[in-house]
Amino acid sequence: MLNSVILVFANKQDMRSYVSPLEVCEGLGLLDLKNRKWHIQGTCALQGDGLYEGLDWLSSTLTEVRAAGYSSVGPSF
Ligand SMILES: Nc1nc2c(ncn2[C@@H]2O[C@H](COP(=O)(O)OP(=O)(O)OP(=O)(O)O)[C@@H](O)[C@H]2O)c(=O)[nH]1
Repeated sequence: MLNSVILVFANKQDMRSYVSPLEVCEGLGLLDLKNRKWHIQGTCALQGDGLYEGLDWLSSTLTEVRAAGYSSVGPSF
């Protein structure tokens, strides 16, 4: 787990009463994570908005972290 990266999808961004990505970050305590890469992606699961963006981050970040010998850390918005 220490070498893992974290991708969070904050869905329902199309809804009027949605919880923003920042609020999800705060609720999950992501801002306190200092030792790993993470990213939160707003999405609309019904339309698929944001899904590819999140997966693109995951793909490029895994490539980057592997190339760096699992030593890259820090958040990504
Ligand atoms: N408008 C909208 N509806 C969504 C979205 N994601 C899920 N839903 C709807 O929310 C309902 C619950 O779906 P789930 O797949 O259980 O989604 P969830 O976010 O885990 O559910 P919650 O427990 O309601 O937070 C279903 O009717 C889905 O169609 C979204 O991004 N936008």
